Amino acid sequence: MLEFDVAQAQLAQAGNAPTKTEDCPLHQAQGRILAKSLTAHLDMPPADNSAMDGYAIRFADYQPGRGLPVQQRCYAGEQPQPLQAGQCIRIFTGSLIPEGADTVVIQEDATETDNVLLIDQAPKLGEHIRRRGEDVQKDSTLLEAGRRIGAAEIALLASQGYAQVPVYPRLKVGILTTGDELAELGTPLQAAQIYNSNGPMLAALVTGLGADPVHVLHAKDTFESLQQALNTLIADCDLIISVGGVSVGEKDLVKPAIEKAGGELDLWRVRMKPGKPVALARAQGKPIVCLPGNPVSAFAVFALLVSPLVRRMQGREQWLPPIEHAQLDSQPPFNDIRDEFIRVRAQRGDNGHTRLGVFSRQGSGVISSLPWSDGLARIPAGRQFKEGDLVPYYSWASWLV
Ligand SMILES: Nc1nc2c(c(=O)[nH]1)N[C@H]1C(S)=C(S)[C@@H](COP(=O)(O)OP(=O)(O)OC[C@H]3O[C@@H](n4cnc5c(N)ncnc54)[C@H](O)[C@@H]3O)O[C@H]1N2
Ligand code: MOO
Repeated sequence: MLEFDVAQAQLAQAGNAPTKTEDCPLHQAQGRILAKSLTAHLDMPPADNSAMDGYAIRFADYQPGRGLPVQQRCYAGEQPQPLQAGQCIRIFTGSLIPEGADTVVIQEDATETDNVLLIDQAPKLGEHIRRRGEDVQKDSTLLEAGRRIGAAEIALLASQGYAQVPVYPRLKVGILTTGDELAELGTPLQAAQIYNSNGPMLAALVTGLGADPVHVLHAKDTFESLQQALNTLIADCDLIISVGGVSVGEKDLVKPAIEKAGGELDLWRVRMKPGKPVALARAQGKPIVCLPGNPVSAFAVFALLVSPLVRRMQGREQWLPPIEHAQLDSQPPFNDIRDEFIRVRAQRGDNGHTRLGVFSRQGSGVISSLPWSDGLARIPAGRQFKEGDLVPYYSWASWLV
């Protein structure tokens, strides 16, 4: 059997980072991967400005009880006059600091009567001023290549005036489900059928990573049906994910169909539960990963083994997300052969550690455990764990994005 971490590393190496880049309008860049490191065009803020609504003064002019005439009222977006000695300028949050002013008095600490300001609270030199370049300095690196763009990155790039950003093309993923027992959604269920849940599930997992599930095909358990679907996927996609039919059953035809399509297939038995049968093939230079058909196995294998490959092929810099350590809320099952990945729900413990509640039914067909869970706890093979022990925790929040 192949060790889990070895399988994960080998799969991540099965595809290459993209070489082509394209420009994308910033407002459509959510989920895309930045293809070049970007630098700041501007100091941010571009000029000293007020962090509060109040009055710009010269600190040296302050004396308790002394009135300062209001020289100008300057709104955000307007150009202030130079501040004259012994006066003040009414300003607002975002207003530029007038030349000669060095301190902002907030309006709650002062009283303005007949255009004269009386300061009620002694100010501190320099307070409530946002300095030019204190956020970002011109020519500094804003974001590194290989970073996934989200709302935070869009905010930073927009503040620098980037209307377009260089990104990698969206990774095209083809999904193939197999099995005669599967009914298409929207059709009535016949005897001995179940609905095809792996197809929509994998499409959603692919979308969640920011890749594009361009085809979600279903093949019957015949060689011809599988081959036809595979040909379409190999022609149109960068990465193909099939699910089901890789075990030892008599109708498990995925392997010969891939071989017929020109692919060489490595069938793995990974030391993990769920998810032992996994296969990796390559046809016309494109990786094909075959996942076990049990829905929870497919979900777990996608998250732990396939998502690093997807991130790498997307051009991301970080393809292995962080693994946390958290405490088990109860004694987990003992497993002496495979590392077991159990569905858990995370809660904050009293001692600063995250505590993991364990779902009561851990079978690899128990789909209801998936929406219940926040991630997977890893129980290494051959060791007995008890309540309170720390174990590696792979949270969906890190591993599905
Ligand atoms: N004799 C043995 N039998 C099995 C072994 C074994 O080692 N020896 N391994 C078991 C394990 S572990 C797994 S996991 C499964 C993997 O089998 P396959 O990848 O060949 O998957 P299938 O047999 O096609 O399906 C398994 C299960 O999942 C359901 N399924 C499949 N596709 C979908 C779908 N798109 N949507 C919903 N449900 C799906 C299918 O109906 C089966 O119930 O093999 C074990 N057997
Ligand atoms: O490997 Mo199977 O995935 O244990 O259910």
